[in-house]
Amino acid sequence: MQLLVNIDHIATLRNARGEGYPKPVEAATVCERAGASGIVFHLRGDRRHIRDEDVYALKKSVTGTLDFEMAATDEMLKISLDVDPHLVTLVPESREELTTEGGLKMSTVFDDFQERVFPQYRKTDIEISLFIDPNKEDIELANELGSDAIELHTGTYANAETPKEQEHELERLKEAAQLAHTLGMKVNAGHGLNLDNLKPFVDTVPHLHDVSIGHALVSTAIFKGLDQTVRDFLAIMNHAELKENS
Ligand SMILES: CC(=O)[C@@H](O)[C@H](O)COP(=O)(O)O
Ligand SMILES: NCC(=O)COP(=O)(O)O
Repeated sequence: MQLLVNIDHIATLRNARGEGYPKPVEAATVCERAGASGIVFHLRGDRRHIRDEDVYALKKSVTGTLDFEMAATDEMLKISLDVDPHLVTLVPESREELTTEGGLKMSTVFDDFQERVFPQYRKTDIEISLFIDPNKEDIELANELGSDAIELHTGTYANAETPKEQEHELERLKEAAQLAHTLGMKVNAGHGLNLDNLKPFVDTVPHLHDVSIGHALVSTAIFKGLDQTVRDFLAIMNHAELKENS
C-alpha cells in the first residue's frame, strides 16, 4: 500500500496571496523525503489551485509515482499526454463544486471514454485509473473499458455521521475492492481521509495499492509540520499492512 500525497492545497495557500509561496514542488519534496511513494495533483479547468507551471515543475522533481487527476476534457488530455505522468486519474468535475462530489457515472461516460479517451492513452505507458463510487455496476464497466485501476471514492465513508453509517460504507468499500481485485484491476482509494478515519479504512478494505490523501494531511501539517504529518499517516498504513501480512 502506497501513500500518495495530494498537494492541491499547498497551491491554494500560495494562490491566496500571489507571493509565490508555499511552492507545491517544495512540499512534494518534503513528502517524498518523509516516505510518501508519490504525489497527486488535480489540475482543474478553472486552475483554482494547481497551475500548469506547477505540473511541469512536479514532473521534473517528483521521483516516485506522479498521479495527474483531471476531468477528461480535450484540454486536460493534451496537457497530460505532454506531461507523461505515471498515472492519470479521471474524475468528474464541475466549476461550482468545492471539491469532487462523487465518482464518475460509468454508464454515462463509457462510450466517450472508449472512443475518445482510452485510445489516446493506450498509445503511451500512462496508466489509467477511474475515480468511482464503490458500486458493482461502475466497477464492472471500468473493467469492461480495460481500465488499469479504479480509485474508490471514500468521501461518503469519510462524511458518515454515525458509526452504523460508517460501518455500512466500509462494507461497501470492502466488497468493491474485492470485486475490482478479482477482475484484475489495481485498487486505489481516496477523498476525505484523515488521521481518524484512515485506520478503520485500511484495517478493513483489502488490496489497496495507492491511497491518496490531501486536504486533511495539508491541514494537519499546519500544526504538526509536513514531514511529521506524512510520517503519522504512513504509520497507520504500515501498521495495517503488517497486520495483513502477519
Ligand atoms: C478526486 C478526489 O477525490 C480529490 O483528489 C479531488 O479531486 C481533489 O480536488 P480538490 O483538491 O479540488 O478538492
Ligand atoms: N484522489 C483523492 C485525493 O487526491 C485526495 O483527496 P482529499 O484528501 O484532498 O479529499
